[in-house]
Amino acid sequence: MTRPSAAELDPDDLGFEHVPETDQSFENALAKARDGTRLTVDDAVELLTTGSDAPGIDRERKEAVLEAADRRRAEVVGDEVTFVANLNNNVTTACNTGCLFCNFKDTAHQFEADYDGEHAGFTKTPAESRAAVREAVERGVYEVTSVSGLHPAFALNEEHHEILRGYDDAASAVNYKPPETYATDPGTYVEQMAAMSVDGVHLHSMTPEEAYHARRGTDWDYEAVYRTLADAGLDSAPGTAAEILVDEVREVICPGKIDTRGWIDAMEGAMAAGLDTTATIMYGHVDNEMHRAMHLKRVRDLQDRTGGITEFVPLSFVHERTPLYEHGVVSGGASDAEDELLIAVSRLFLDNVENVQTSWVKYGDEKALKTLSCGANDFMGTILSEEITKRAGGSFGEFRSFDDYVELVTSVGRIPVERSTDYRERRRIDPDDGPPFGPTLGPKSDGTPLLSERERAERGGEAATADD
Ligand SMILES: C[S@@+](CC[C@H](N)C(=O)[O-])C[C@H]1O[C@@H](n2cnc3c(N)ncnc32)[C@H](O)[C@@H]1O
Ligand SMILES: Nc1c(NC[C@H](O)[C@H](O)[C@H](O)CO)[nH]c(=O)[nH]c1=O
Ligand SMILES: N[C@@H](Cc1ccc(O)cc1)C(=O)O
Ligand code: SF4
Repeated sequence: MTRPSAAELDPDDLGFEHVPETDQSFENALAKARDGTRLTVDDAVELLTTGSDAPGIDRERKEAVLEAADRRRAEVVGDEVTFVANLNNNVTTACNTGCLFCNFKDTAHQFEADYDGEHAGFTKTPAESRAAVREAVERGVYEVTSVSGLHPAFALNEEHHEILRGYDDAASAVNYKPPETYATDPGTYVEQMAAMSVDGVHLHSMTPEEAYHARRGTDWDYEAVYRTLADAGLDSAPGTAAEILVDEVREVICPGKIDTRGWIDAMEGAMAAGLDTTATIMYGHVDNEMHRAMHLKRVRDLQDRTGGITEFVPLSFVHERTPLYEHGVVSGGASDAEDELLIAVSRLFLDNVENVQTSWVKYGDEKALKTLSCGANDFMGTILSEEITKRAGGSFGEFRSFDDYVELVTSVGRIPVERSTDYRERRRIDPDDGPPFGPTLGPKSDGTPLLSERERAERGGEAATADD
């Protein structure tokens, strides 16, 4: 397959078949949204565009959509705003998949033992992962989220290594090079899962794309792969790598990734193996409102079949340091109005997914708070470490403390609630009871000391500048 590079794409003619045109009227779609009738793709397009053909959003119509979504949120989940005490522990940035929206990755040849240049990427051994997780668990973290580059030396287990080693020209045939090629061996996926399973912490890991990597070159099905991972300690899977679930968009922004069918198969496999999942959309690049609406339909259909999606997470494209932006394929990300409408229409369209998450990492606190009155009810997690958005040029930080959460959530008149990953366990926080309101967590847990704000102040702040 020849993949177009960002430099070869013509931003004015991406040749999309799917465009935001409908036979529906905005008023009709809004009426259905208000009375709770299941929305069609065309309805969603009307709501996302506010019915206008020309680029630009009608302010009054937008407010009507946001209001309908806010009302629906109150009916479905009430006034609680949830968040989870979690740690992001990403294992490696080595990746040759080449997604044009991503600056998290570093091409894998730089990680080879005989490479003499410098690079800013990292690979953690299972022991290093375990140490980072242990430190966070000792502080009271409930969940570890781990998403990684598709390191060519990663295999599911030893049996998978044997199969991959058996290929002629394994590097190009199955994106595999043996661990001894690299300065640091990431171990197997099974070893990483086992290493991160410290004292019953909830392990949220293995996106559909990672699951594909964990079975490449074999005839194993996704369910079997996820069962093996679950036996090693995996508890739920993040539905990232969804990007936009329309192949004509994937061919432009992530031609090296699995296609829409592959993503859905992997998610079904995870759920068949008994795991909960989340689902995401990564929007605001070359996609249009028809693509966003089609994506929502595919997620809703998947949830109708499985029921295992605990939350929907809109991820607004962070453009600054990405190939798509640097090569002029896009001129920026989504506008504030688009962000608000995407959250609202997700709430209205996904009548079978209870929780809609807002990302303070992508939106910043101010906009994220606003989205809590446009349909969102979950405010993500403490994460303690962030590389994906930061490397793409985002600047909203990598940590929210319990104190921050309580202050932010109460400032908009809502109730802060610490949750488990599956939302079944909840702890309402009374602002009159603290501080402290929960575990005292602090950045960073990627090997450097994890300190609370208080401890950092006591140490004179010198640890606060430690960088990776
Ligand atoms: C960086 S990947 C890591 C896991 C794995 N390599 C994969 O692709 O599934 C996780 C997700 O981060 C999101 N992401 C990456 N770059 C982004 C950007 N510039 N803006 C917003 N989201 C981004 C994408 O949705 C992607 O699927
Ligand atoms: N939205 C972002 C997330 N969301 C994941 C949550 O933090 C949590 O793991 C999930 O809700 C399961 O409990 N994570 C990021 O790193 N960045 C985001 O923008
Ligand atoms: N890692 C993703 C966010 C994410 C992680 C896990 C999820 O379940 C959902 C979203 C990002 O920062 O872009
Ligand atoms: S999004 Fe994931 S698969 Fe794509 S380049 Fe980035 S790390 Fe690799």
